Amino acid sequence: MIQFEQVSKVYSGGQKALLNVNFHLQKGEMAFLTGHSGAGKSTLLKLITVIERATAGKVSINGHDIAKVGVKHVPYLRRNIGMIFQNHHLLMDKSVFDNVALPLVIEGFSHGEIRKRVAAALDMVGLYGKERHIPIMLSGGEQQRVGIARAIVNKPPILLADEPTGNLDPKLSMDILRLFETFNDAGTTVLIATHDLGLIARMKYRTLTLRQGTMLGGEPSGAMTAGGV
Ligand SMILES: Nc1ncnc2c1ncn2[C@@H]1O[C@H](COP(=O)(O)OP(=O)(O)OP(=O)(O)O)[C@@H](O)[C@H]1O
Repeated sequence: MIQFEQVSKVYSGGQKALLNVNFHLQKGEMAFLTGHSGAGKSTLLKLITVIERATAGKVSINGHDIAKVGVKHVPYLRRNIGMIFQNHHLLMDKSVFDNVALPLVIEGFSHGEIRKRVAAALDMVGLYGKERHIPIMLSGGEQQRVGIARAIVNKPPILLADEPTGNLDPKLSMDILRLFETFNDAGTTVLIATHDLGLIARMKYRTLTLRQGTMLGGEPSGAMTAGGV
Protein backbone atom coordinates (compact mmCIF):
# COMPACT_ATOMS: atom_id res chain seq x y z
CA MET A 1 0.00 0.00 0.00
CA ILE A 2 2.84 2.37 0.96
CA GLN A 3 6.28 1.49 -0.33
CA PHE A 4 9.60 3.34 0.04
CA GLU A 5 12.53 2.16 -2.08
CA GLN A 6 15.94 3.75 -1.38
CA VAL A 7 14.22 7.03 -0.49
CA SER A 8 16.31 10.03 0.52
CA LYS A 9 15.25 13.56 1.34
CA VAL A 10 17.61 16.52 1.50
CA TYR A 11 15.95 19.87 2.22
CA SER A 12 16.92 22.88 0.12
CA GLY A 13 19.18 24.21 2.89
CA GLY A 14 21.21 20.97 2.67
CA GLN A 15 19.63 19.34 5.75
CA LYS A 16 19.60 15.55 5.24
CA ALA A 17 16.31 14.27 6.69
CA LEU A 18 16.04 10.72 5.22
CA LEU A 19 18.72 8.42 3.83
CA ASN A 20 18.03 5.35 1.64
CA VAL A 21 14.84 4.41 3.48
CA ASN A 22 13.14 1.12 2.51
CA PHE A 23 9.90 -0.27 3.87
CA HIS A 24 6.60 -1.63 2.70
CA LEU A 25 3.39 -1.16 4.65
CA GLN A 26 0.88 -3.73 3.44
CA LYS A 27 -2.75 -2.91 2.67
CA GLY A 28 -4.70 -3.23 5.93
CA GLU A 29 -1.58 -3.12 8.12
CA MET A 30 -1.21 -0.90 11.22
CA ALA A 31 2.28 0.18 12.28
CA PHE A 32 4.12 2.69 14.44
CA LEU A 33 6.86 5.00 13.21
CA THR A 34 9.24 6.07 15.94
CA GLY A 35 12.62 7.73 16.44
CA HIS A 36 14.16 10.64 18.34
CA SER A 37 13.27 14.26 17.66
CA GLY A 38 14.61 15.20 14.22
CA ALA A 39 14.98 11.55 13.09
CA GLY A 40 12.77 12.20 10.05
CA LYS A 41 9.31 10.96 11.07
CA SER A 42 7.37 14.04 9.92
CA THR A 43 9.42 14.19 6.73
CA LEU A 44 8.52 10.58 5.94
CA LEU A 45 4.80 11.37 6.40
CA LYS A 46 5.16 14.51 4.27
CA LEU A 47 6.59 12.43 1.42
CA ILE A 48 3.52 10.17 1.53
CA THR A 49 1.13 13.14 1.45
CA VAL A 50 3.27 14.89 -1.19
CA ILE A 51 3.76 17.96 1.01
CA GLU A 52 7.43 17.31 0.22
CA ARG A 53 9.00 15.35 -2.66
CA ALA A 54 11.81 12.79 -2.33
CA THR A 55 15.26 13.86 -3.49
CA ALA A 56 16.10 10.27 -4.52
CA GLY A 57 14.39 6.88 -4.58
CA LYS A 58 10.80 5.88 -5.16
CA VAL A 59 7.66 6.37 -3.03
CA SER A 60 4.65 4.32 -4.22
CA ILE A 61 1.09 4.45 -2.98
CA ASN A 62 -1.06 1.54 -4.05
CA GLY A 63 1.50 0.64 -6.70
CA HIS A 64 1.63 4.18 -8.18
CA ASP A 65 4.96 6.01 -8.24
CA ILE A 66 3.99 9.37 -6.73
CA ALA A 67 6.85 11.17 -8.50
CA LYS A 68 4.69 10.73 -11.59
CA VAL A 69 1.68 12.44 -9.96
CA GLY A 70 1.51 15.98 -11.35
CA VAL A 71 0.69 18.99 -9.16
CA LYS A 72 -2.89 19.06 -10.48
CA HIS A 73 -3.52 15.47 -9.41
CA VAL A 74 -2.05 15.75 -5.90
CA PRO A 75 -5.46 16.68 -4.34
CA TYR A 76 -6.95 13.46 -5.79
CA LEU A 77 -4.12 11.41 -4.29
CA ARG A 78 -4.65 13.13 -0.92
CA ARG A 79 -8.31 12.06 -0.86
CA ASN A 80 -7.00 8.56 -0.20
CA ILE A 81 -5.17 9.70 2.91
CA GLY A 82 -6.61 10.89 6.22
CA MET A 83 -4.06 12.95 8.15
CA ILE A 84 -4.12 13.54 11.92
CA PHE A 85 -1.85 16.06 13.65
CA GLN A 86 -0.77 16.50 17.27
CA ASN A 87 -2.33 19.95 17.47
CA HIS A 88 -5.22 18.77 15.26
CA HIS A 89 -5.20 21.96 13.08
CA LEU A 90 -8.89 22.66 13.75
CA LEU A 91 -10.59 25.88 12.66
CA MET A 92 -11.25 27.27 16.12
CA ASP A 93 -14.00 29.71 15.08
CA LYS A 94 -15.98 27.04 13.20
CA SER A 95 -18.35 24.45 14.64
CA VAL A 96 -17.42 20.80 15.08
CA PHE A 97 -19.78 20.08 12.17
CA ASP A 98 -18.04 22.58 9.86
CA ASN A 99 -14.60 21.26 10.80
CA VAL A 100 -15.50 17.64 10.10
CA ALA A 101 -17.48 18.52 6.95
CA LEU A 102 -14.56 20.39 5.35
CA PRO A 103 -13.09 17.52 3.24
CA LEU A 104 -16.58 16.68 1.95
CA VAL A 105 -17.35 20.31 1.07
CA ILE A 106 -14.07 20.46 -0.87
CA GLU A 107 -15.04 17.26 -2.70
CA GLY A 108 -18.46 18.74 -3.57
CA PHE A 109 -20.76 16.33 -1.71
CA SER A 110 -24.47 17.28 -1.39
CA HIS A 111 -25.74 18.83 1.89
CA GLY A 112 -27.74 15.70 2.71
CA GLU A 113 -24.77 13.40 2.16
CA ILE A 114 -22.51 15.71 4.20
CA ARG A 115 -24.96 15.68 7.14
CA LYS A 116 -25.18 11.89 7.04
CA ARG A 117 -21.44 11.32 6.82
CA VAL A 118 -20.50 13.88 9.46
CA ALA A 119 -23.01 12.35 11.88
CA ALA A 120 -21.57 8.87 11.20
CA ALA A 121 -17.97 10.09 11.69
CA LEU A 122 -18.82 11.88 14.96
CA ASP A 123 -20.64 8.80 16.17
CA MET A 124 -17.56 6.70 15.44
CA VAL A 125 -15.31 8.92 17.57
CA GLY A 126 -17.86 9.25 20.39
CA LEU A 127 -18.84 12.87 19.74
CA TYR A 128 -22.38 12.41 18.45
CA GLY A 129 -24.53 15.38 19.49
CA LYS A 130 -21.60 17.85 19.67
CA GLU A 131 -21.98 19.11 16.09
CA ARG A 132 -22.84 22.67 17.13
CA HIS A 133 -20.03 23.06 19.66
CA ILE A 134 -16.98 25.08 18.73
CA PRO A 135 -13.63 23.40 19.45
CA ILE A 136 -12.82 25.77 22.34
CA MET A 137 -15.79 24.28 24.26
CA LEU A 138 -14.21 20.81 24.07
CA SER A 139 -11.45 19.09 26.06
CA GLY A 140 -8.06 18.34 24.45
CA GLY A 141 -9.05 14.70 23.94
CA GLU A 142 -12.36 15.71 22.36
CA GLN A 143 -10.60 18.19 20.06
CA GLN A 144 -8.27 15.41 18.95
CA ARG A 145 -11.35 13.26 18.19
CA VAL A 146 -12.77 16.05 16.02
CA GLY A 147 -9.48 15.99 14.06
CA ILE A 148 -9.81 12.22 13.73
CA ALA A 149 -13.45 12.47 12.59
CA ARG A 150 -12.36 14.98 9.93
CA ALA A 151 -9.59 12.61 8.78
CA ILE A 152 -11.91 9.63 8.36
CA VAL A 153 -15.11 11.36 7.17
CA ASN A 154 -14.44 10.58 3.50
CA LYS A 155 -13.43 7.00 4.37
CA PRO A 156 -9.83 7.12 3.11
CA PRO A 157 -8.01 3.77 2.73
CA ILE A 158 -4.92 5.22 4.46
CA LEU A 159 -4.72 6.98 7.81
CA LEU A 160 -1.52 8.79 8.86
CA ALA A 161 -1.05 10.31 12.31
CA ASP A 162 1.79 12.60 13.45
CA GLU A 163 2.12 12.45 17.26
CA PRO A 164 -1.65 12.06 17.71
CA THR A 165 -1.39 11.51 21.47
CA GLY A 166 1.33 14.07 22.21
CA ASN A 167 -0.85 16.29 24.42
CA LEU A 168 -2.96 13.58 26.02
CA ASP A 169 -2.70 11.61 29.26
CA PRO A 170 -2.03 7.82 29.07
CA LYS A 171 -5.72 6.84 29.39
CA LEU A 172 -6.84 9.22 26.61
CA SER A 173 -3.85 8.18 24.48
CA MET A 174 -4.89 4.55 24.75
CA ASP A 175 -8.49 5.48 23.85
CA ILE A 176 -7.23 7.23 20.70
CA LEU A 177 -5.14 4.20 19.74
CA ARG A 178 -8.12 1.91 20.26
CA LEU A 179 -9.97 4.16 17.84
CA PHE A 180 -7.22 3.68 15.26
CA GLU A 181 -7.52 -0.07 15.84
CA THR A 182 -11.23 0.13 15.03
CA PHE A 183 -10.48 1.80 11.69
CA ASN A 184 -7.71 -0.73 11.03
CA ASP A 185 -10.11 -3.61 11.80
CA ALA A 186 -12.37 -2.15 9.11
CA GLY A 187 -9.50 -2.45 6.58
CA THR A 188 -7.81 0.99 6.80
CA THR A 189 -4.01 1.03 6.53
CA VAL A 190 -2.70 3.01 9.53
CA LEU A 191 0.73 4.55 10.21
CA ILE A 192 1.25 6.39 13.51
CA ALA A 193 4.36 8.49 14.19
CA THR A 194 5.02 8.75 17.91
CA HIS A 195 7.67 9.30 20.56
CA ASP A 196 5.58 7.41 23.08
CA LEU A 197 7.52 4.16 23.52
CA GLY A 198 5.32 3.18 26.49
CA LEU A 199 2.27 3.25 24.29
CA ILE A 200 3.99 1.27 21.53
CA ALA A 201 5.09 -1.38 24.05
CA ARG A 202 1.48 -1.93 25.11
CA MET A 203 0.34 -2.67 21.54
CA LYS A 204 1.21 -5.62 19.31
CA TYR A 205 2.01 -3.73 16.12
CA ARG A 206 5.10 -3.55 13.94
CA THR A 207 7.40 -0.61 14.71
CA LEU A 208 9.45 1.20 12.07
CA THR A 209 12.35 3.04 13.74
CA LEU A 210 14.27 5.98 12.28
CA ARG A 211 17.64 7.10 13.57
CA GLN A 212 19.08 10.25 11.99
CA GLY A 213 17.17 9.61 8.79
CA THR A 214 18.05 5.92 8.49
CA MET A 215 15.46 3.17 8.97
CA LEU A 216 16.77 0.64 11.50
CA GLY A 217 16.22 -2.95 10.41
CA GLY A 218 14.80 -1.59 7.15
CA GLU A 219 14.13 -3.95 4.30
CA PRO A 220 16.36 -4.28 1.27
CA SER A 221 15.23 -2.32 -1.77
CA GLY A 222 12.25 -3.90 -3.51
CA ALA A 223 11.28 -6.17 -0.60
CA MET A 224 7.57 -6.92 -0.79
CA THR A 225 6.94 -8.51 2.58
CA ALA A 226 5.84 -6.74 5.76
CA GLY A 227 8.63 -8.17 7.92
CA GLY A 228 9.09 -7.14 11.56
CA VAL A 229 11.80 -4.94 12.94
N1 LIG B 1 11.31 22.38 5.91
C1 LIG B 1 12.51 22.00 6.34
N2 LIG B 1 13.63 22.63 5.90
C2 LIG B 1 14.85 22.25 6.31
N3 LIG B 1 15.09 21.24 7.18
C3 LIG B 1 14.00 20.59 7.67
C4 LIG B 1 12.66 20.95 7.28
N4 LIG B 1 11.81 20.12 7.94
C5 LIG B 1 12.55 19.30 8.70
N5 LIG B 1 13.88 19.59 8.53
C6 LIG B 1 15.00 18.89 9.18
O1 LIG B 1 14.94 17.52 8.80
C7 LIG B 1 15.26 16.68 9.89
C8 LIG B 1 14.09 15.74 10.17
O2 LIG B 1 12.99 16.51 10.65
P1 LIG B 1 11.55 15.89 10.95
O3 LIG B 1 10.64 17.02 11.28
O4 LIG B 1 11.19 15.00 9.81
O5 LIG B 1 11.87 15.00 12.23
P2 LIG B 1 10.89 14.32 13.30
O6 LIG B 1 11.42 12.96 13.54
O7 LIG B 1 9.49 14.43 12.82
O8 LIG B 1 11.11 15.25 14.57
P3 LIG B 1 10.09 15.62 15.78
O9 LIG B 1 9.82 14.34 16.49
O10 LIG B 1 10.88 16.60 16.59
O11 LIG B 1 8.87 16.22 15.14
C9 LIG B 1 15.59 17.60 11.07
O12 LIG B 1 16.99 17.77 11.12
C10 LIG B 1 14.91 18.91 10.68
O13 LIG B 1 15.60 20.01 11.23
